[in-house]
Amino acid sequence: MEAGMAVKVLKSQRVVLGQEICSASIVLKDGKIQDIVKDSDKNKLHLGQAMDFGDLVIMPGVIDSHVHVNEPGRTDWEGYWTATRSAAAGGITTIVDMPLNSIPPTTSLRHLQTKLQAAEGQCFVNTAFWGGVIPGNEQELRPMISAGVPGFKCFMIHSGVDEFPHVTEKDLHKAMAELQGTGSVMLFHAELELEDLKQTGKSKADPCEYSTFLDSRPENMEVEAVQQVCQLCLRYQVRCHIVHLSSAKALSITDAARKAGAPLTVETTHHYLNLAAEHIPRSATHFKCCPPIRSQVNQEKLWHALKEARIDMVVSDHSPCTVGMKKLGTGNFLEAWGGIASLQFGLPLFWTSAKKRGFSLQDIVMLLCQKPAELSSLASRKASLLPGYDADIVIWDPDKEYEITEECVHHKNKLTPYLGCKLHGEVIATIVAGKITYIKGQFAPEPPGQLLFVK
Ligand SMILES: NC(=O)N[C@H]1NC(=O)NC1=O
Repeated sequence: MEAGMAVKVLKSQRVVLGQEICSASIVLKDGKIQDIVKDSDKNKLHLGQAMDFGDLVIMPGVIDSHVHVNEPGRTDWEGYWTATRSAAAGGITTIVDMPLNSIPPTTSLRHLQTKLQAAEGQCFVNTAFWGGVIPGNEQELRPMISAGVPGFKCFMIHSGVDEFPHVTEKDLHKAMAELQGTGSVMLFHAELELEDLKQTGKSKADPCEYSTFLDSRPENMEVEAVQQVCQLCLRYQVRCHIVHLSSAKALSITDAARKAGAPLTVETTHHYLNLAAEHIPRSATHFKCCPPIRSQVNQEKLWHALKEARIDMVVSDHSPCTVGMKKLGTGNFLEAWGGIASLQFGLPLFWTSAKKRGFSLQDIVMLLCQKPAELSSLASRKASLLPGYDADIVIWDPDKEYEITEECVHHKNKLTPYLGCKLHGEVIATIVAGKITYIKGQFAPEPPGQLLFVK
């Protein structure tokens, strides 16, 4: 079993097949799943030599639909080579790259082509690309859809980078009208600047305390933005998606909109489910992200909402930067880059916390694979172990405990709030398009990931 090898038959006693977990063999051919043969199948074919993984879990590879790769232009923050290696080491078989933080941002067909050139030949996992909506680029949206982007992200507040300006409600009306009837989806960074906060001006509170940053981005910023998104979604009947929901308070609004017929989905991230404001040390700016990590009480509400399917999926929002930009020297939360690096650790982070709350392996497949695949219009070929589907598979040990150390991090910049954490769930091997892209610390000599375009 070597990295780079094409796999013919895989077997284990714990294969996640829909709602069932059973002993089965998976036959792969030409990058696809050709057949699934359960051990209970009396008419078992002769399968030849299988790679036998004993009782390790075999399931569809994780799909992380919220990843900032930053190449070209800010490749020192993160690039395709390093991002997709860390994804492969984390059991992810497809990422969907966000349209901002790279220069250029993916806001036109020409810029998309630049991104594709940058990614070509560098991806250890499959990579699809979100487009971006910025003021005045409505005419670029349909050409980008024709080129295969699954949808578009916009910011309702400053994005953190000047070349990706945020939109106003007026811009959104134009973009939504353009997307009507296309089947495309609009992704919203849902925070709005509040008038009363603007008037209060700069706080005199200590910028090295996490609470100072948290107070600068209260829950109502999310609540008001989500309200606006829901109204647009209901009016235009264009698929809308709230990225990285942090405030559980906004869920009553999304619930009501969905009930009223809005084609709306909601994601949250591993950091909102695993980190809590009360435990963020003074000056620990590597915990800064937007919207902010909130209280423990809020976190439990997010877990409940996930259980009740009021939140549809969990993703990383991997948004790394150089170590210097995190301003660890001064520890000033207000000046540090907002964004958390965690791409590699989504699966074990989620499992470690989710299993304590009664989630199952089948729930993982739903929340980390199938729902993000649906969002990205990839579900007809990915995220299920079914004949005809792409052979994108993870083999992992949910019981193995290990500690995150700098040596095991494959992100370009190793700073992550999870250093030193003990997690359950070790990825043993990741298969992309039928080839082993990662196995036990080794990567394929040639990156097997494909650039993905949706029809
Ligand atoms: N520009 C950028 O990556 N922003 C991301 N960072 C973060 O913390 N939230 C985001 O949306």
